Amino acid sequence: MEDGEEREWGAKAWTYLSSVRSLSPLIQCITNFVSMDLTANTLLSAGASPAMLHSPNESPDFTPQVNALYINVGTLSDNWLPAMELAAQLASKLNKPWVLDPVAAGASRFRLKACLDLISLKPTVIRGNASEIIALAKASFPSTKGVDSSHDSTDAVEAAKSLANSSGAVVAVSGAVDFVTDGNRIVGARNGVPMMQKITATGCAVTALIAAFVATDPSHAMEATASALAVFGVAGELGMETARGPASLRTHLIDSLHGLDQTAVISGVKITAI
Ligand SMILES: Nc1ncnc2c1ncn2[C@@H]1O[C@H](COP(=O)(O)OP(=O)(O)O)[C@@H](O)[C@H]1O
Ligand SMILES: Cc1ncsc1CCOP(=O)(O)O
Ligand SMILES: [Mg+2]
Repeated sequence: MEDGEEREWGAKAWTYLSSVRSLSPLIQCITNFVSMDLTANTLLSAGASPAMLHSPNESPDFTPQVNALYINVGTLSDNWLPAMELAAQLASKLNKPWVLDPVAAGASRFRLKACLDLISLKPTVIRGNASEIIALAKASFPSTKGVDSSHDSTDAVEAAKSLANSSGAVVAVSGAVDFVTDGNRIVGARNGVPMMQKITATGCAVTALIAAFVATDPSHAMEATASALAVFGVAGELGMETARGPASLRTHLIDSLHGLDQTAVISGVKITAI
């Protein structure tokens, strides 16, 4: 049964990746300085079109043109927050999907409040590590070490469900198993390799990939989110076959994502209902 279910998800994930390649969705990324390069390269290697435009003077012209918006608070500062809020408001008003990465949500009061305020602007998807999702669900500070998780993803499943129910967003928790929930259903993706945690901004990059997948099918955000996480994980697994450490894995992961074929996706994706 599990094999059949995994293959069905594999076929779905392949359809999403193929759509990203053929439609090349334009993704506006308002993201942190650390992640900009890996995020743009991840989107390009998947077939999407990244644009790192964040000025509030540009969003009124630019956000209406994009297929999805990606907001990441990693290197948050006072003047970037209004730019994020404006773009999120525009996306919501225009019915465009937008995806939030709440980096280090529980590290400071400023950051926690910023994330909760952004969540009130109705993101389509929120993807964080376990500590971030727990911090948001409990609205508690201090609750994380920094940008890295001090919890396993399994510790955050109930928090993810609760956040999905309170926000209306699809919520994804990454880790050894990536969990995705709409508050009702839960699926788990068992792809990826532990070394992905040793490359900065892999979480940021996969959240951008989620935005690209969701852009191709906004009414099925949960399926698109699980597929993006699994496809990124499969690229990591293939990249690890020839990598010698985090630096070469970074390169090989991007190459693998670019080269993924139907067989690799259908046989590699390991998504099941929980
Ligand atoms: N132990 C692990 N095994 C396999 N893949 C992992 C593991 N930990 C994280 N990943 C993968 O690494 C990527 C980044 O996840 P994570 O490290 O949880 O996010 P963040 O960088 O935001 O803390 C995701 O694609 C996730 O699936
Ligand atoms: C190290 C760091 N500091 C602020 S943002 C950032 C990158 C975090 O990336 P990720 O959440 O994907 O590990
Ligand atoms: Mg992160």
